[in-house]
Amino acid sequence: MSKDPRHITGGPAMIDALRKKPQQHKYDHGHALILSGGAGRGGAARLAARGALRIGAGLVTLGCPPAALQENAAQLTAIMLKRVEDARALKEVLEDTRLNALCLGPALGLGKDTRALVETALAAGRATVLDADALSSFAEAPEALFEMLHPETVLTPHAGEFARLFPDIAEAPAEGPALSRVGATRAAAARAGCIVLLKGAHTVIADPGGRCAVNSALYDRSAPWLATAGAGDVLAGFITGLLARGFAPMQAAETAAWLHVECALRFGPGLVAEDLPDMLPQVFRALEV
Ligand SMILES: NC(=O)C1=CN([C@@H]2O[C@H](COP(=O)(O)OP(=O)(O)OC[C@H]3O[C@@H](n4cnc5c(N)ncnc54)[C@H](O)[C@@H]3O)[C@@H](O)[C@H]2O)[C@@H](O)CC1
Ligand SMILES: Nc1ncnc2c1ncn2[C@@H]1O[C@H](COP(=O)(O)OP(=O)(O)O)[C@@H](O)[C@H]1O
Repeated sequence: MSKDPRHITGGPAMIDALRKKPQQHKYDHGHALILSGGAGRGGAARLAARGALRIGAGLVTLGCPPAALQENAAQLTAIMLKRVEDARALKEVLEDTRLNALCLGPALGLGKDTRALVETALAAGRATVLDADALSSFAEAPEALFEMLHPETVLTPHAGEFARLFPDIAEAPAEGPALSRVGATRAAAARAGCIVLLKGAHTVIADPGGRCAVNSALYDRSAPWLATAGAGDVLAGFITGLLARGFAPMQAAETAAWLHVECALRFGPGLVAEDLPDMLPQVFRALEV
């Protein structure tokens, strides 16, 4: 295991991986499914879905309970919509093997229904991002989640969610300096058996084998306007979109975290979450993606 984490700096390999090849069609870029909460709670999933589409997933579908279909239909155009009322319905939807990347958590709701959706999603073995309520729903029994996780999963907790899943690891380091966050994230990834991305001004990403990278939004990359509701939902969508495109989980998490800050820096003060996906075209143009 290497001791020092890498610092994510963008660079030619990352930019090259983001390019689309001229002969490819939309299914070559993958189909992401983002699950949404019920009526009046769809905003977070829509932010994630827009992030997934802007970062280049070929198709993005938002799955929601029947009561939320009308609201979401009124808000979505390029993003498709599917009725997914419970875990059984999700299992049926996932019979379409072209759905290759999943995102569960943003405003999905807390409790057993979300736990059942997570169980079904993980059993399907697709690349999966678990965020927000998909993490907090396991606060009472994180081991039940750890038993289901597979290496194609990316967990994206903020410090509060991290402490719910990994209370013993979080106790000292979560609020501490960057190096403590590195140790905590590495320990969490080893326990979870998948990628863990601990969000913050210093975002730390680790895999179970000890590989670790830090994406800094401090000093010359300071992006304090990212501390705004929904910014994390967009990040979850960015990662999901890259997973749909076939990026490996660690690569997807690192690339998404770096682009997330690039979008914030390019927008500047006044940023709200909706602005992040819509900055990607400018960021891509500047990088010559
Ligand atoms: N537009 C929308 O519809 C939005 C919906 N959201 C949803 O709202 C629900 C609640 O999410 P929250 O994250 O607000 O609430 P949570 O209740 O999950 O976590 C927030 C709590 O954790 C603590 N905490 C400790 N460290 C923290 C850190 N670094 N960052 C954030 N909180 C930290 C806070 O003090 C707070 O008490 C989720 O379902 C989420 O997906 C949010 O994502 C915001 C945007
Ligand atoms: N002070 C900060 N500087 C840079 N980035 C930040 C800062 N605060 C939060 N972020 C980033 O903003 C996002 C917030 O995500 P999260 O806490 O999940 O919010 P939400 O649930 O409202 O989407 C994360 O990507 C985090 O890294």
